[in-house]
Amino acid sequence: MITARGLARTFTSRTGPVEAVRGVDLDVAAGEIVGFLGPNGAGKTTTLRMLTTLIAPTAGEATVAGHDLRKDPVGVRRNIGYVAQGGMTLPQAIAGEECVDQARLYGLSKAEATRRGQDLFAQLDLDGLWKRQCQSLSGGQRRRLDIVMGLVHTPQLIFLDEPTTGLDPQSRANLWEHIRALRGGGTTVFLTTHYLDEADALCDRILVIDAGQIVAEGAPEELKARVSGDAITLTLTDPARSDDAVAVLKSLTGADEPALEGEQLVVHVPKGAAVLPGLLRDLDARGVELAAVEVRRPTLDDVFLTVTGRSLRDEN
Ligand SMILES: Nc1ncnc2c1ncn2[C@@H]1O[C@H](COP(=O)(O)OP(=O)(O)OP(=O)(O)O)[C@@H](O)[C@H]1O
Repeated sequence: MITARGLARTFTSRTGPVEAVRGVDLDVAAGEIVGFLGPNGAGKTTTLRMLTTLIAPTAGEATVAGHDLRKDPVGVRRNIGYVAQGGMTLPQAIAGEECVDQARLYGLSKAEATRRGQDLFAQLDLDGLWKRQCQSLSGGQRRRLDIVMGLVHTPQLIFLDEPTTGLDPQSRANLWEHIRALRGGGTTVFLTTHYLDEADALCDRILVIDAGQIVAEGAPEELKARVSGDAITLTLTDPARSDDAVAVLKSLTGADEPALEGEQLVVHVPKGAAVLPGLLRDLDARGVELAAVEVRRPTLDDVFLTVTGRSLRDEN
């Protein structure tokens, strides 16, 4: 559905050239939900704007939805949907009318546009809101209306730029269900996100972009498997006993060097849950008392930290 090679974009600014995207290769298969994850300014939106023909690449080639980005931008536009970060509905406009107008831009008759719009309203849980002013809709409803607008012409591929930014957790989870349902209906989804949990929960595959280049790629589980093991965190009742605790942690099979992080000791082992019972027994035998213990599976944030040396959360 998408193939891109060496896609790059340099902007000229008063302070000199800005290399926003520096040679990105992408392959997205039909029916996938692919997430583009990266900190602020990493180049996500610029890549999306190139793939949707809104700006021209300075270098590179791409085929999107079967059409060449440079030679046939109109072909690309007819076959994709794009939901921008800020949405595209006017506050005073009537929801249903916005939808019909959008569909008519793609050549649907008024009757077809209304039928398609009403089907999509039903699909995205917007029943009863056809005649409402856009500004009176909740954040989640408005975002779903944006997605309806991106789908009116039945594209094979839809681009969603930060679809859940600004939504409360419940509306985010609800939107995830709708995005999954799009894939169920055969639409390929390419989305950008800052949220690790979103990429993890939603995407079949994730591309991590940093400073204009893809730094990691794979299924969420594959990416997490690249990070060395589970983290065990111990909080001691008496911090003076940390030397004893470190000695026990070092004896765990496959453990890395235990680190003191604030009041807590952290060690990484291949299988945290499996070593925990023995660890607790050994600490007890040495008389080391624990206030708390936690075993944590690696997250995509750990992946980001491993590949870039920085935390995605710090960036945000
Ligand atoms: N029109 C422009 N002129 C100059 N620089 C630009 C322009 N558009 C984007 N940039 C710069 O290019 C870099 C990448 O921006 P981009 O918007 O693609 O990042 P992003 O990953 O989408 O960030 P965010 O998550 O904040 O939306 C940034 O340094 C940005 O300031």
